Amino acid sequence: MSAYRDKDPRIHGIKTQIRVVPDFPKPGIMFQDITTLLLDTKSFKDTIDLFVERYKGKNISVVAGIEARGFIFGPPIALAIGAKFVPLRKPRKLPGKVISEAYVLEYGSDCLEMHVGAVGLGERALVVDDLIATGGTLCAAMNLLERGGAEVVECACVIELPDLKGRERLNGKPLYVLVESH
Ligand SMILES: O=P(O)(O)OC[C@H]1O[C@H](OP(=O)(O)OP(=O)(O)O)[C@H](O)[C@@H]1O
Ligand SMILES: Nc1ncnc2[nH]cnc12
Repeated sequence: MSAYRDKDPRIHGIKTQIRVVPDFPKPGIMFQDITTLLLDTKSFKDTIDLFVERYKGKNISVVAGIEARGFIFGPPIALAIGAKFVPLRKPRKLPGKVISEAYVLEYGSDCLEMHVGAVGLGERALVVDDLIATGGTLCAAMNLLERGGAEVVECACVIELPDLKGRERLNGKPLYVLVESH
């Protein structure tokens, strides 16, 4: 485990507030439920603060949040670092012209869409979600941003399931996570 997770006392508190629900939504899945983290004001604030401390002053102009749970963590980070927020949505939710990327999940398959024109050439982007499992969702998100002309600086998640080796699907792009769950 890396140094920042060993040293920062806030990380332990965050981990204890994430509820693990066995066999949801399917048998065999250990579901990492962040709704319990959101109920604890200190842990929720600590989560946002840790990301803001990492990304403030890094010249990031866009935070892209992945539907649905990336919409909880992305906007407060965007506001605090002075970046715009771009929602990456599930199919047929965005009203304007979109670009799409299909991907495979731990328990199914899906597609992400982004409005054409939401990001511009050369923008520096941070991708935010609650969790990385197989990495398919983050990979699709990065593809959308890069197709839009942005440079993805890093991906940030609250939780990583390292056993599913999602990092290996990110083509070497850095991933910052607060807690691991095995
Ligand atoms: O690394 P991966 O294997 O791609 O999985 C990670 C994704 O799975 C979950 O979302 P989900 O697709 O369940 O959608 P939801 O947030 O709308 O419930 C989670 O919030 C991530 O977005
Ligand atoms: N185990 C898990 N818990 C919560 N969200 C997930 N998305 C993919 N796998 C998940």
